[in-house]
Amino acid sequence: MTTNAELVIDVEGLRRTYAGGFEAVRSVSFSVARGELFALLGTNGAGKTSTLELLEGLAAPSGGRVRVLGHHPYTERAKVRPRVGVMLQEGGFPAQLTVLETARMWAGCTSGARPVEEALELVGLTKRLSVRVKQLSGGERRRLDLAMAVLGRPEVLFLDEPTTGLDAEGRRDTWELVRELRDQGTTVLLTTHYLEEAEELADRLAIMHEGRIAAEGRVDEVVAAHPSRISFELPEGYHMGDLPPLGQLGVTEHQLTGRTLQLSTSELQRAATGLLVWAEAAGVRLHGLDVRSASLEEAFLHIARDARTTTDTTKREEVAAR
Ligand SMILES: Nc1ncnc2c1ncn2[C@@H]1O[C@H](COP(=O)(O)OP(=O)(O)OP(=O)(O)O)[C@@H](O)[C@H]1O
Repeated sequence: MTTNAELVIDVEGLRRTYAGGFEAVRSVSFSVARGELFALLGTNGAGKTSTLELLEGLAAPSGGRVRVLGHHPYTERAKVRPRVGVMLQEGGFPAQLTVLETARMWAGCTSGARPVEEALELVGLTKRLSVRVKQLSGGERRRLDLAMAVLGRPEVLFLDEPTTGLDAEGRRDTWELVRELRDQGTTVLLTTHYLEEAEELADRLAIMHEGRIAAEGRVDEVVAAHPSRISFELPEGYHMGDLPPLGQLGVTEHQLTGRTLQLSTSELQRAATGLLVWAEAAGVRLHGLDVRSASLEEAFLHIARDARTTTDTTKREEVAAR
């Protein structure tokens, strides 16, 4: 993102507390420039939808600053709404209407709508025009939701789990459409559970956990911040001190749990080679040997694990303080 690019989405210290006091969004900050595709990832209940709803103007934040296209999406909804397309997790269209009737009804409330046939063609629903919504498959409903989100040629597109329920082909088709829209200048913010989806589409992403952003940046930046891992069982009769000096192998952290040793390194080849050469020379087998290069999945799991440990520690400290 260039620093002087127009920030279409700008969020600073955003908070959302539900009735009953639960804080689902805890001081979240990020921004998305015009034409960027930003993915919000996270574990179940991380706060992705709660954040998205604040950007869509469906609820007022409990704290912090939120701007979409330079306006407050809740208090200035009338200025923002005509310029954004929204795909909720559940479209909620009337079950009795056909695909074409739904599209026409939606077009009637959308300013500057593209022809409904064009929108339905974009998502591959042309052959299903006279089918009632209740008879559509889950994947077809997601396609209809997407068609309605892009109907008004929005400048900003909010997509909440756009490919959940789609088969592999449907997912690829959706990716292609979203990419085309982005290439035409649409700013896109999507939430997803699929790391592959974020890797395929996102210019930048944020990983949320328990209401906070735990990592943010381009995919390569997020991955680089989390090391590769090697784990194996210490051979029978061997101790840590029998291994070659781990620092010299480029190992930055190690953890011994029972007999299982886990090493972290940003120099995977050097560490793995050093270890295997040592094992060969010592004539030992490294049972359970597992080598994982840094990836978005590793980064994601690492964040979820780390955050869990921190939460557990905090809970223990709270209990101890009582
Ligand atoms: N209306 C509500 N009242 C109280 N708590 C809520 C409400 N809606 C959501 N929550 C809670 O807020 C937290 C965040 O939920 P949210 O739906 O934003 O997460 P998410 O990251 O979108 O999850 P998922 O990936 O499972 O869809 C969860 O703990 C959820 O139970």
